[in-house]
Amino acid sequence: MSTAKVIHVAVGVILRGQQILLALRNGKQHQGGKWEFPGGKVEQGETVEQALKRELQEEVAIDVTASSAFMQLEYAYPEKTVLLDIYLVTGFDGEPEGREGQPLRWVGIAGLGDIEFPDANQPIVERIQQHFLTLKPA
Ligand SMILES: Nc1nc2c([nH]c(=O)n2[C@H]2C[C@H](O)[C@@H](COP(=O)(O)OP(=O)(O)OP(=O)(O)O)O2)c(=O)[nH]1
Ligand SMILES: [Mg+2]
Repeated sequence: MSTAKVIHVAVGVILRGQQILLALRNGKQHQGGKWEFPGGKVEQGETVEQALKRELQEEVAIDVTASSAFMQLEYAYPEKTVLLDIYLVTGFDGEPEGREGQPLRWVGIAGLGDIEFPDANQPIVERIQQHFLTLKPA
């Protein structure tokens, strides 16, 4: 059994209207070739929100102005265990661009189920769809 420590990751579910921003992880990265919610590792001395702001500036060139904690999820990949700290990003300044050359796309909430995400992400997709697509009968 591994005793390696859990990698804490700040993850942004970036909303614009009914769409969510995804970025393609490059083939050389862990879980490469899959679409992700932009984000990255929380560094020592940083709060998760600070990490989120820094990572989204570094990766997709936006300045987060409004965010809220959404869910946390620990997932053990064979090679490492991650703690995904997921935030809804409901306000930002700037037009997103892939700062690291990565393709970006906006996907409607209903379409998230058709996207190939890292293995850890299934519960995130379900929770987003539950949160935003719950039918409200008259
Ligand atoms: N950003 C992000 N990471 C995810 C998602 N799902 C998932 O399993 N991960 C995993 C993949 C990685 O092992 C880890 C995030 O690491 P990362 O590669 O984004 O870290 P980073 O931006 O700090 O990059 P680096 O400096 O280490 O290259 O979390 C997701 O939706 N978004
Ligand atoms: Mg990253």
